[in-house]
Amino acid sequence: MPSKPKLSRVVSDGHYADSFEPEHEDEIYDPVKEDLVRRMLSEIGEDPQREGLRRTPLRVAKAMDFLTSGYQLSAEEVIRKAIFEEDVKEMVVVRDIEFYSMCEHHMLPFFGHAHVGYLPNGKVVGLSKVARVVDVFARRLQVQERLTNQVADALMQHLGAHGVAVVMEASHTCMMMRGVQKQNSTTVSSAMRGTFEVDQRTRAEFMGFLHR
Ligand SMILES: Nc1nc2c(ncn2[C@@H]2O[C@H](COP(=O)(O)OP(=O)(O)OP(=O)(O)O)[C@@H](O)[C@H]2O)c(=O)[nH]1
Repeated sequence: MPSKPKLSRVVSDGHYADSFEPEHEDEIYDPVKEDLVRRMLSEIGEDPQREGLRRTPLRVAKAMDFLTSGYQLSAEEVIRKAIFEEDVKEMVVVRDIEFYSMCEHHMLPFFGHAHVGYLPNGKVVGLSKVARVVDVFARRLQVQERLTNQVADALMQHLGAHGVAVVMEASHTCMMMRGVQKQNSTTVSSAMRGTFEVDQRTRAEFMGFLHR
């Protein structure tokens, strides 16, 4: 039985690539996860052996590994790879970073946009790394508020900024597809650190960048 590729094969340099492709129809990716999915399919009254579902356990196992790949990644590693000394004193804002995460209560997706600002302290970070840090924490089982805090804390700690601000706006499918079934409500969460926390004008300037 072919063994599952080690995560080190697909996680490198703090980045995750969904690179595993089975070489033939019957290849097994992760026997434990695939068996769990097969049992779930049976429990909901499906036939895991029917044509359309035969490879579903493998696909779900791969999808779950990707959607939770943030556990294998380190925000510190992502940030440290691309810090540049720059004499920049003004606020840097990366806005509208789309993200997908999964709520830890129902394991259903929530998704939306993150807006991240920081006040540099002699160093700037590669812009793509800000978006990667969002993914490091989004690709885990989460609650939106913790996700927002984790992004802010990681940037504050590893970038050594004067301050960091994170605002996230998301739709929760656990509130849309089931339960209370509200299709149009969105949740906004924020985390303010350093200057953004203590200086109302800095916070207002950041919020101003979010309104177009
Ligand atoms: N604060 C917060 N709550 C969340 C998040 N994602 C899901 N939830 C909520 O977690 C709560 C779990 O409540 P429970 O009563 O234990 O679960 P439930 O019976 O499935 O609740 P309903 O969704 O109201 O049907 C629900 O109110 C969800 O809306 C999140 O990111 N942040």
